[in-house]
Amino acid sequence: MSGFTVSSTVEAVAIGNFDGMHLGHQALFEQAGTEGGIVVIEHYRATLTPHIYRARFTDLPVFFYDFDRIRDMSPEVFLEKLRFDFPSLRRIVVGEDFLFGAGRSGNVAMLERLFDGEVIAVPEVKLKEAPVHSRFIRLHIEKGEIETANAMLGHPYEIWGEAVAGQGIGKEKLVPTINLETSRFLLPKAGVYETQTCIGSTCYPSVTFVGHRETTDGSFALETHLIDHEIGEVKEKISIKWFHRLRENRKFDTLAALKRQIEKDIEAIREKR
Ligand SMILES: Cc1cc2nc3c(=O)[nH]c(=O)nc-3n(C[C@H](O)[C@H](O)[C@H](O)COP(=O)(O)O)c2cc1C
Ligand SMILES: Nc1ncnc2c1ncn2[C@@H]1O[C@H](COP(=O)(O)OP(=O)(O)O)[C@@H](O)[C@H]1O
Repeated sequence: MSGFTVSSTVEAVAIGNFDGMHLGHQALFEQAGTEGGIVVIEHYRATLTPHIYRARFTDLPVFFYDFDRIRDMSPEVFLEKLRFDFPSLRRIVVGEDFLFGAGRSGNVAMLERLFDGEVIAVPEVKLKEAPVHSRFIRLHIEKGEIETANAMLGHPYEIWGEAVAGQGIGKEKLVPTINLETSRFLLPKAGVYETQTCIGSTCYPSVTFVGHRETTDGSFALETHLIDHEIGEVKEKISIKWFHRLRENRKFDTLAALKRQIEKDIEAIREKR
């Protein structure tokens, strides 16, 4: 993004890494308004909403600044870049703790000094007493605490992946599953979860297993079974929305015992509907 105006119409930008597009981030987007845009400082380390997946959680246009290209800019030079990229810019929205420029040398006070438009510094958004930040949401997901993660996100945690071939045991001896391959998305703690699986624009209730298949080949798998719904081979990208951790991953003595447990997992989800 250099040499050309990025957007001549955007009047306000919210700036940050925005992994998760959580409640705190949404508070900034609201202040950016309908003529606003989102400037993502892209480190390529986001695992909740990697790269373009951020765009799924906002109606505002999302622009990317590659962190490596801006990391050495002083606060003054960074402001010049914003001015150049967004010539109609009148408002900048950040969180109170926002730091920017080489060595994180700029803060909100400096931003207010350097920018001739309006600066909105949004106070830290909390959920009850807990500050909402990407790193805390990641920790909840890693612990399987999906309800808390979802409450902080303001939407269900969702990952995208490609359907791949499984061992072929599921359909014969257990229940049919779609095996998923994902990269870059953080996976919840191993176990069995109440989920929704979205194929195209339709979402189905589902039960999802993530972890090592201790009972069969021991290999790592992410597989989902659509509840009360039959589907042929899936070729497109699919997504999984996570809601609740039902139980631990376990090693069963027989496939029949695993099947009985999977039927109980499914029943537990059906009862909630
Ligand atoms: C709802 C559900 C729960 C599962 N729970 C376990 C489990 O606790 N332990 C385990 O070893 N495998 C578990 N699995 C994975 C099965 O071992 C796996 O579906 C089976 O190996 C078939 O794999 P395939 O689809 O690649 O053929 C579960 C699968 C599903 C769909
Ligand atoms: N809970 C929050 N409340 C208000 N602003 C926030 C909150 N979390 C992040 N921000 C702001 O959103 C922008 C993006 O922050 P970022 O560092 O990507 O989020 P996080 O702190 O969750 O990792 C920054 O301007 C930051 O100050």
